[in-house]
Amino acid sequence: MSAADLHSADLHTVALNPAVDLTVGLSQLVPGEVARARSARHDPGGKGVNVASCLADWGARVAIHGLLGAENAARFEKLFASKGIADRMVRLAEPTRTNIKLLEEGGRTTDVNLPGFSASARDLAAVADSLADVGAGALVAISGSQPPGLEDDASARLAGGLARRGARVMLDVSGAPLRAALALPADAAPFAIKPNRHELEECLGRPLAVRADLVAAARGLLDRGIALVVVSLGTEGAIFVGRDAAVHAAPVALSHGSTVGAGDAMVAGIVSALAEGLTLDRLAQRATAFSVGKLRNAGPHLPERTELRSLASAVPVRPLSAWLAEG
Ligand SMILES: O=P(O)(O)OC[C@H]1O[C@](O)(CO)[C@@H](O)[C@@H]1O
Repeated sequence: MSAADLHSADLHTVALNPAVDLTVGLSQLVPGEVARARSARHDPGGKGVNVASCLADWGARVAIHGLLGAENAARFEKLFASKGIADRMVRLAEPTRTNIKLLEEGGRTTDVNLPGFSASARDLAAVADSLADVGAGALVAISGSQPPGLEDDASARLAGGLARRGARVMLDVSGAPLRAALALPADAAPFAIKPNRHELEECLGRPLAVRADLVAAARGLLDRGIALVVVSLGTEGAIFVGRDAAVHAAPVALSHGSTVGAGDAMVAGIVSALAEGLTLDRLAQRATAFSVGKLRNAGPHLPERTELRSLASAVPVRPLSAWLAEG
């Protein structure tokens, strides 16, 4: 594979609040009781870092932007150097947060995500500067929470600026930052979003209990200028709703690894598929394969391309109308 397969698209990710992921292996987590860890590992993480790492594993040339604590940057810098990721992150004096992942035998994971370093409007402006030369033809994934100190619309502002310069933005944020992004005018709207069911319900302020509700909500978002709405449904797969086509992808056999980062791998799959101009069917297969492939590896890493390709070809995809009719 060469980066040329990606139609020489310019790929970028943005991580405003990266994290060192401390994964603690336990036989069972019982709240309120002392737990004895069986293992512990530290990985550079955070959504934008994971997306960049998965894209690089696929063979894409990618640059990462955002904020990073200078004090414990070494783990991240090592990852970027080993995968050829261009490091355009702005350094802050405070360390990057450590998020705790309690992984029980059988794969159930409990996440304890910390707030992160505090950041200022000036720091956000520095990130915007690092993106100033990114415009038409570029694909930019902006993912994850925002650190304390930034306004709720920080990610939306970055996304809006990029969209107005002609970049396609894949936005994977939740809560107030997602609401701010959905309030952007159509010419500044993200190209794609990927909430899960809960994030979409929270953002729209209503339950989406049945399939028809989910599909209606996703279609409603297209009216706001978004071209592709992906709603991930965990073990039920995901729906991919575009302006001209809509499909459901079912998950292939799951393994027992930690689910941490599976959504980020899916975002990387979507971005790589957009860069390569895949059809919606193939995009849905690619996204699902990346997400399932990630479960097989600890840390922000994907399996080999041949394995990903064979996983993708096994992903059942059908028109959304068929999935709806069955529900
Ligand atoms: O930015 P958030 O929402 O706090 O999530 C960060 C966590 O999510 C992950 O990126 C997995 O999606 C972890 O690597 C990280 O600890």
